[in-house]
Amino acid sequence: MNPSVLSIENLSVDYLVEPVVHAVRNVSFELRRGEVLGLAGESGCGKSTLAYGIVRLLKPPAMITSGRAVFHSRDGLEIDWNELHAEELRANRWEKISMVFQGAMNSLNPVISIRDQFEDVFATHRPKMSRKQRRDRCAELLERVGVDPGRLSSYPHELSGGMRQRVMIAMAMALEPPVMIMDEPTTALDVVVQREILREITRLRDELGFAVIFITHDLPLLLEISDRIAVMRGGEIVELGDAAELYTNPRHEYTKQLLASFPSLTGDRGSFVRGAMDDRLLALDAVEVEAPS
Ligand SMILES: Nc1ncnc2c1ncn2[C@@H]1O[C@H](COP(=O)(O)OP(=O)(O)OP(=O)(O)O)[C@@H](O)[C@H]1O
Repeated sequence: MNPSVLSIENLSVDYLVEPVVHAVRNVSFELRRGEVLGLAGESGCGKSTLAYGIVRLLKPPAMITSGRAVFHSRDGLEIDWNELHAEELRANRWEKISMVFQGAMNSLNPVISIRDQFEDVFATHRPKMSRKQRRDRCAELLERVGVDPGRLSSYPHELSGGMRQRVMIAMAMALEPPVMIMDEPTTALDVVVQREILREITRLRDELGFAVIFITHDLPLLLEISDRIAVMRGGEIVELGDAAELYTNPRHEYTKQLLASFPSLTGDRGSFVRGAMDDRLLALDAVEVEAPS
């Protein structure tokens, strides 16, 4: 079992509205180095609030009322994310934990070319890189996610939704952080692009060994790509376990209900468990037909 790269300890988040919404309630789990941890649960159960809470990107009226997220570096250093000042947070984001959220258009600056947005990240975090090194790295990153490096001079609005989302994923990988948090990163994309991106994420995970928290309401998809799955309901994690185990032997009543709510999962049990890459992608092809939008 790989050591933990991120510990979430008793994290609670409230929305201070009337009446108060307890969106995340006392959530604890360990993210292991190099694993894909899927976070499943129906709309409104608190997945996004948890993701934003972990990286401290919540805005009022949201407030963290308890708990913390601790990052463990390879050399044994512990970084308590909640203790970081704004400047330290900026320095550690992208470098240690990067994020890809739904709707990349909101995350990219519309008036800056793609190249300059990448260069900003490198200028801030890798100031010793030469201009040529930065340029080469930008091109390499775009190629990795299947975007023509010729697109570097484009502005976000000149790219299709799928390309923008790929650019965001490339940017999230730019500094090769040990942890990536992806909240519905492919939901807005058509299924062909979605599959290509998932293939890429899985390949890079295998190649670079980063850990991913992958959030979606699409349970069949999560079963394909995750090592372990956490099932969330009403702000709590009600079950967390090995993806194959959770599929074949769900323990919590809600997990059973969730599995039963996906017609594509009720057929031949066992066909969706995580297996060889090709098997997974073949199964994903099958999921495309039936997965709810
Ligand atoms: N700004 C806000 N003010 C008040 N309540 C909010 C706010 N944002 C979210 N909530 C509430 O917090 C709870 C968790 O919402 P959250 O968006 O985290 O769920 P989710 O599982 O990510 O849902 P989805 O899959 O639809 O994105 C929900 O009850 C939601 O209504």
